[in-house]
Amino acid sequence: MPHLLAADRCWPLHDLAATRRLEARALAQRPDLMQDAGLAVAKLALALWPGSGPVWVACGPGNNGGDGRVAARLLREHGVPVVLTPDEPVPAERPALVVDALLGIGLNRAPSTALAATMAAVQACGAPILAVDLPSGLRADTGQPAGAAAVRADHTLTLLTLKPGLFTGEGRAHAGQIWFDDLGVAADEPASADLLGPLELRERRATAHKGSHGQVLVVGGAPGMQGAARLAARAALACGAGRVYLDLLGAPASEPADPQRPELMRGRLGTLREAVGVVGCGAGEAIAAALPELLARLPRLVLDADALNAIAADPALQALLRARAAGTTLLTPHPLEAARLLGRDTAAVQADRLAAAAEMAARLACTVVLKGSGSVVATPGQRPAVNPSGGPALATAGSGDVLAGWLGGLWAQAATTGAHRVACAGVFAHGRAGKASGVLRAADLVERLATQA
Ligand SMILES: NC(=O)C1=CN([C@@H]2O[C@H](COP(=O)(O)OP(=O)(O)OC[C@H]3O[C@@H](n4cnc5c(N)ncnc54)[C@H](O)[C@@H]3O)[C@@H](O)[C@H]2O)[C@@H](O)CC1
Ligand SMILES: Nc1ncnc2c1ncn2[C@@H]1O[C@H](COP(=O)(O)OP(=O)(O)O)[C@@H](O)[C@H]1O
Repeated sequence: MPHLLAADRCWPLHDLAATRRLEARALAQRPDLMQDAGLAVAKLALALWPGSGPVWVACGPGNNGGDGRVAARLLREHGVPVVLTPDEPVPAERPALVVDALLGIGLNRAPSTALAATMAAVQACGAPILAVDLPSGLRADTGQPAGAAAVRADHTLTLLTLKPGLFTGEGRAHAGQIWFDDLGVAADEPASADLLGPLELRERRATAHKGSHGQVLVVGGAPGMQGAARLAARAALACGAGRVYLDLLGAPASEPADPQRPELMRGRLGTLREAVGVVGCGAGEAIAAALPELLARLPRLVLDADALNAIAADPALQALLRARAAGTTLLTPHPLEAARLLGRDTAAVQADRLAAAAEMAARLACTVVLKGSGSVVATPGQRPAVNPSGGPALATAGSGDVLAGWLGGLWAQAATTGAHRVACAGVFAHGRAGKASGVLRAADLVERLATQA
């Protein structure tokens, strides 16, 4: 039975190759699997149908179209008026609902002219769109359109497996609400990635004192950009770190860490050898000179923004990064910073976000959070993760600084936890707190994180 994907747990994601293996095994035992797929589509279409007006079922040449044909037959048997293309002409009037069954996981090139024209008609007809398995034209593994455009659906009913491309890149903007039906087939195939859910790493015992909750040292905030470092420090504090220190680059010692947050202290690496470093937020070029010592001395590091730019520009810093112990370094690049780290352009990073994150993680021997819609967490030797929480309210200056600080605060309290797990927990919580309509100012995001926690 189709169900709306619940956000309160993790889900396994299966890429195209894994889905094809699962499908082949399932088909060997249940040759009529398409009947069940079509039934699932018909049930959801019926639930979404407003009760009058025709349903346009737009079918393609393969099994995705086959699902559509089964659904069309079942809907008709239920008394729902159906227009089925390409057997019948495209409806002249606006339908009540469109079922997009043009292309699913069989997409292997840019849509042909004829299919692209039907996709455009589906998009333009003005009715709500229910996509079968995947919005037509979207690549299952990357969430990128294979051609000039992919269908932007209001609902997607994904069958058998959850595909990574529904959750990252352009996928979230194209899939709409995601429904899932495994068609009763056990997912006896290793997941290719995890879809993140809530994960709590903190514990406040009755006997807790500030010393039991670790220390964070935020290094950044060059003149004119101190807000970035302060946001990171506030986030670490909101997360519950026992003590949070700020090394404001170039600021006189008399300058308060944060006049609005008296809990924050000025501090420097010299005395804080056990702290989790959150390095780079608003740091400017000055961070390049400070990085060798920070990389050599701090046991756990979250590197963001200008620290990443400095590392991208300097092979010696890259070597220092690779020399750190496994599981102790976490990088949080947005796509442009990732492009600099990889020596390519942003479009190339976005074209396959899972692959780009994995490549950065492997090259630099770190955990990488590739930020953006559907942030990807990658670590050498571990299964990648994709984050479904968050949304465009986070697309505002400072929300990444808050993430870096939150990750540092979390890690300070989970000292024996590896970078990958910390990243998974922190990225999900950050996105969950950032779910809002409109824009969420970064300082308000910190407050939301504090109260949600
Ligand atoms: N794997 C699953 O989850 C299941 C598969 N089923 C359905 O079957 C679909 C996969 O079926 P298929 O492998 O037949 O794949 P599709 O139906 O997605 O597409 C394959 C067909 O489209 C053509 N094609 C591919 N790219 C094209 C392009 N860019 N322009 C024009 N034509 C193009 C191919 O030549 C082929 O004829 C799934 O997406 C799902 O809807 C269900 O029936 C059962 C479960
Ligand atoms: N459309 C979106 N959907 C989901 N998350 C988003 C979206 N836009 C931005 N974010 C998140 O907001 C944060 C922005 O970080 P970043 O680009 O580094 O901003 P800044 O450097 O200004 O703080 C990241 O965690 C990113 O994943």
